[in-house]
Amino acid sequence: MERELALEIVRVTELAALASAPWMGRGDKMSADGAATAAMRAMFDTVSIKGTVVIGEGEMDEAPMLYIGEQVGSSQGPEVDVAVDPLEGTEIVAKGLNNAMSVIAVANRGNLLHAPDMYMEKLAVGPELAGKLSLTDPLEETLRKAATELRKKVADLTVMILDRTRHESMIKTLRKVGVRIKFLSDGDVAGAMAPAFPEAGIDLYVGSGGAPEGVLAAAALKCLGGELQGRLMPADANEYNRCVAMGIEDPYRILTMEDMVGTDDVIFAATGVTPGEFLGGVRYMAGQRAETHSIVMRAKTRTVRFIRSLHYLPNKALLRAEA
Ligand SMILES: O=P(O)(O)OC[C@H]1O[C@](O)(COP(=O)(O)O)[C@@H](O)[C@@H]1O
Repeated sequence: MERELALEIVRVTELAALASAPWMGRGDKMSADGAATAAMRAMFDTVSIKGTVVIGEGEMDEAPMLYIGEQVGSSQGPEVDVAVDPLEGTEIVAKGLNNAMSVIAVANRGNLLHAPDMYMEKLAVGPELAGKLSLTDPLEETLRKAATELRKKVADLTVMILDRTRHESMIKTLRKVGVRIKFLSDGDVAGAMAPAFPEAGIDLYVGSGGAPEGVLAAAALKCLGGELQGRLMPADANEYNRCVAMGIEDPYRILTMEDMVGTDDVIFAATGVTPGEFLGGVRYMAGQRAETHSIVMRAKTRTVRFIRSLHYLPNKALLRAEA
């Protein structure tokens, strides 16, 4: 993929973030998501790719736009897999909380795992711990190893986890071992990426979240030199068979970075909708301007760009795309 594509992709996440931001705190996650999806879909038409959505808003019969298998892009340019989450953290926006983003990963065709819509157990770390830990180890041991590698006391580790009742036993363990815990209300793409940003002050991300979000976070961590290990959690025989039908022969095996993102030719872009661990949210300024904060990066070069943009809203015709 040409490197210029990275800037085209960040335009798409910017527009989706701008479209969903007006819904902050209005208690309507469907409208926030619909606005982001319509804007993202419209903007994709201007991007020079022959894209196939492999992670999207759902199956063809459930989602009118950005469904799995949908073709996106101007039909000129490289054949690529596209993973999207137009609004990662719908509930966050509805409640006006932190860490909602608009997210896209693009890789050469056939290189992104087609993750089924189910939970995935995750262990995500930044560059210092990449290759040093294993999801197969008991959590206590993982924490001890992490502390040793980081030359910290266990009590000085900060671990991020989604605040969910299904994590009760993990939270008990974290408290028993004595680490600091930062709870996420939602938005575990940002959560899993956080350990790769020293300013976020997070050493590890643990716990289960969506499998599609796991692949998006793996794409980001590939660009950041971090690591995510995942294990699908099929809830019943149907979900198990679904994994197999999607080409994952042993649904319980550990998924490595390579399994989820099989190439260095991957671009990741995200724009903050509400403020988060490493990105600011959309801010409205005087003079009908809005400010966005984005990150865009390529695994090939591992260049990480933070882009602050000032948009003049009356000129954003695609913002008014129909949901
Ligand atoms: O809310 P659950 O069922 O624990 O699911 C966790 C998943 O939901 C999210 O918090 C938010 O997902 P949505 O944007 O689809 O609402 C994800 O980041 C996370 O992977």
